Amino acid sequence: MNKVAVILNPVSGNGKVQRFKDQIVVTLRDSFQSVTIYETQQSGDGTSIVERVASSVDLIVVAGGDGTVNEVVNAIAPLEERPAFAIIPGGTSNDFSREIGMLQHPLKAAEQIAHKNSMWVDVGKSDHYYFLNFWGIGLITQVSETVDIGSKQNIGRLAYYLRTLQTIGGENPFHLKVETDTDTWEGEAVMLLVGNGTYTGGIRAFFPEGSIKDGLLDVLLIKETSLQTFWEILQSRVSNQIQNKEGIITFQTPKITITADPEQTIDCDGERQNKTPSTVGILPKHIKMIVGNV
Ligand SMILES: Nc1ncnc2c1ncn2[C@@H]1O[C@H](COP(=O)(O)OP(=O)(O)OP(=O)(O)O)[C@@H](O)[C@H]1O
Repeated sequence: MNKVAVILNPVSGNGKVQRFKDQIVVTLRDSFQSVTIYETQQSGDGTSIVERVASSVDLIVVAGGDGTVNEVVNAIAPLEERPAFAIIPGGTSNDFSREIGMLQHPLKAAEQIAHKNSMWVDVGKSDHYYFLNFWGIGLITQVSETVDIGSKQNIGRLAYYLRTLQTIGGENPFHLKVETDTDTWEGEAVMLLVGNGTYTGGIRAFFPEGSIKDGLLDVLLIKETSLQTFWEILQSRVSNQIQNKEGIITFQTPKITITADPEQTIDCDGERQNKTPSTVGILPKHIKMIVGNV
């Protein structure tokens, strides 16, 4: 692994990684023969940079937040020949970087990347869209729609959950049908989350036992929401015991087909891309990632 392209979003996390740009390059050059840095100017640049450089580099590093990671993964995942991928966390939640054990200080993460420890990880796929952390409909989309920029920057990942708690009571139940190769469930629901990684919005709340290398999706279906139920889910990261809670169904599957009435907006890793119906699957060990302490 010798040639590296760093895709840096200068505005992620209020310019968090931008401040360390020169030191990141110095750190990586100690370990890799060639390191080129590409700064994004606007949404979509991450995709076009990958299209330009993917065939000529061994490793693509995103220095930025979850939005930039998501864009770049969507450009790398469909390729036949995929370069390895790494993350220097620079946003608010930095979900997948936590999943793969990256330290949250940009320079410390660059030092971890210089060690070149790698692991093949699963990637989720919803129709033609790829995700690393989660796919969700219902309450989760109301949450990310209502997290305003101010509170996101001030209190970061906690904003996600505080807003969730505030949203409870205003949820809109919908008719949901989920089908796997072996089972079908149909009924009224307020949220369906399908996880690959275990982090959502910066904390390990919903899928404490998930794995990014088991070739399976973790499904969490909430039939009804009450403050109590939701609090228990957030607590589940301590107890690991959500399976038997009333109003909640959890299971693992490699593939799930989802239909909702009325149709629901889909949130993939914090980005709203499509509406239901949707088929969600897992691509086992699809991307080679440079990891930290896993
Ligand atoms: N130079 C730029 N100026 C303005 N916006 C940019 C620029 N480069 C990229 N963008 C856009 O900035 C958006 C936010 O990026 P990103 O998610 O990395 O940071 P963040 O919002 O601070 O992090 P998080 O998603 O973890 O909260 C992305 O949608 C991206 O397309």
